[in-house]
Amino acid sequence: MTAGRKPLIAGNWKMNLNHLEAIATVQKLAFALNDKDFDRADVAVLPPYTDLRSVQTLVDGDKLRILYGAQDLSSYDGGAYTGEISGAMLAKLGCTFVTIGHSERRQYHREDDELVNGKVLAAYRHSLTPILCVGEGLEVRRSGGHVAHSVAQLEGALRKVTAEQAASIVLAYEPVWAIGTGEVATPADAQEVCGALRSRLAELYDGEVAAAVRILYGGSVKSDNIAGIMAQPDVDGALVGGASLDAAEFARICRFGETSG
Ligand SMILES: O=C(CO)COP(=O)(O)O
Repeated sequence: MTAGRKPLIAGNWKMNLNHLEAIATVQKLAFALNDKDFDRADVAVLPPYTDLRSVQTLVDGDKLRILYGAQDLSSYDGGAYTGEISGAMLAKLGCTFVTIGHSERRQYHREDDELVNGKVLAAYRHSLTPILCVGEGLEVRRSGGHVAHSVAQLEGALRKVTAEQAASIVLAYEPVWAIGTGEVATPADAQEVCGALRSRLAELYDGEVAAAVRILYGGSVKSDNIAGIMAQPDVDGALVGGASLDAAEFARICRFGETSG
């Protein structure tokens, strides 16, 4: 965490919680957090597509300070693409964010850097803020190639992205071996890669862009390990999977593990 960048804690629900459960979870989260918490950190949920309209209605109706977004989008803007969801549709639902290039999409849906790049450009066409995920698997980590791997994914995703666009992106470093495994990277592991991503942004664009971008860590984040992660200078928040499904636990994470807001 570094002064000047507002931390962001985002809950990636993955394929969990239907639209009724979504309403209950967001209501509980809103009840657990106060204005001080929202002044200190941005809080976002990333529900399945089918929940978004319900979340929008609740957030608008109750004027909640919770932000929300989708877990993916199409690289196309509309037309005969069965099963796809466009950036325009997400923008119409009031989404702030869209997750792009999550390792589960790369792994189970064979998304490569070119498609991820197309999705990043699609997000910007519709004024959505990408949460671009990068991170290495266990083999790459064991061979010491984690920094090069993550930086290469960053470069692949940012082709044709302007400096003005890049300044608003959110990056998430998620080492695949730490996702859903209970195996959390050490704060130093998180800082090493997040620092390298920021340095590369400075080379690709300039120091101003690099200083503006929020970089999150993701992988088995819980209320009892968030504080050490947030203490790192180049880590500006967390992308939380499993622990974001429990509103009380997620609220504790949004407070960086501290007991009062
Ligand atoms: O993939 C993640 C968030 O996008 C991390 O998931 P877990 O927090 O369940 O390890």
